[in-house]
Amino acid sequence: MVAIQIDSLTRRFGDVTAVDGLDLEVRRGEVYGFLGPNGAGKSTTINMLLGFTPPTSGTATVLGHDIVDDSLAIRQATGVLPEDFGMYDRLTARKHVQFAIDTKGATNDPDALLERVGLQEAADRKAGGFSTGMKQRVALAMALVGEPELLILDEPSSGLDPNGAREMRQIILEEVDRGATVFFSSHIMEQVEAICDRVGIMRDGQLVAEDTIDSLKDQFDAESRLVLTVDAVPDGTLSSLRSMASVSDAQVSGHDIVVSLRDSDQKAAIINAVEERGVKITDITSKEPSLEELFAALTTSDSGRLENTNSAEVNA
Ligand SMILES: Nc1ncnc2c1ncn2[C@@H]1O[C@H](COP(=O)(O)OP(=O)(O)OP(=O)(O)O)[C@@H](O)[C@H]1O
Repeated sequence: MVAIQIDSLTRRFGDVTAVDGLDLEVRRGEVYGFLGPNGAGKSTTINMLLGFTPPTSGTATVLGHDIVDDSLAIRQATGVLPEDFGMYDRLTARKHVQFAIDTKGATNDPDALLERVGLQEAADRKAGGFSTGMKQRVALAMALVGEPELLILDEPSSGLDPNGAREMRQIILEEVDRGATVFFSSHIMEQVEAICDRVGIMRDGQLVAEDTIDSLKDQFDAESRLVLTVDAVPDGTLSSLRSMASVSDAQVSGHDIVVSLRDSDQKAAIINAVEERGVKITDITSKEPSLEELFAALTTSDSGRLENTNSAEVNA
């Protein structure tokens, strides 16, 4: 069952190709994280899906509706949190939500929705005085109206404080539990890692990677790291580690030897090799690469492989 089906979708703005022959499929019931650096084409894609921006070529359907011929039906069936959400300064938070309820012909209680997004106290205040995060919460309450089958959220956590971001995550998971599909763009990798079933990574209008986070890490030879805290590092230790086939790099950082592994099953052999040099190991930790590193590798390097270990981060 498919919630979003995108085929060869392209959008040009003059000389700029914002979205370039995109093929993508979002299954019903999944949380799909749509990632990419600034200008990669995420918002343009979302705007095309919602009928706000017509495609230059290609096709797409959302919940079975064509994005060009049937965009009204898409917006009716979808909960949308757009990137630039314009609010009416003189209307209260409750009036905004009531407006969304009336537009959709839904029967939600606006106060219950405002309570869900943590804005019950501000229900009667005019939106003109709201902070960015408060506006974002109103927009989310509006997106939740009518228990939509699909939520399309463009940067849902932008402007939210850490508590707000956690609450947003919680709400997304609750929505998925009731059967909704969630398609959202984000720059916050922790958030993505915590809730996404699959991610798609955009770069220059094209999808450069798509899979579960675990599979992406495997596919791109993501290295895991072994951190050995030691009493001292005798001469030659690093070069002997670097000569091992399973090791791609070894560095010293303070009292740590940080070993990047090509083969994460070889940790014991590395520990033995260090101990054989008479080194006393006082602590051992291992660290899998983060989505953040994977993202950086896919969107900044030419090779699409992970770059060197960041020893400062290992020590943190
Ligand atoms: N209305 C427009 N007119 C001209 N160029 C545009 C327009 N909208 C987007 N672009 C260009 O298309 C490219 C993709 O922009 P888009 O906003 O889709 O990226 P994004 O991935 O959403 O970025 P961000 O993470 O910064 O929101 C950029 O080069 C942008 O300047």
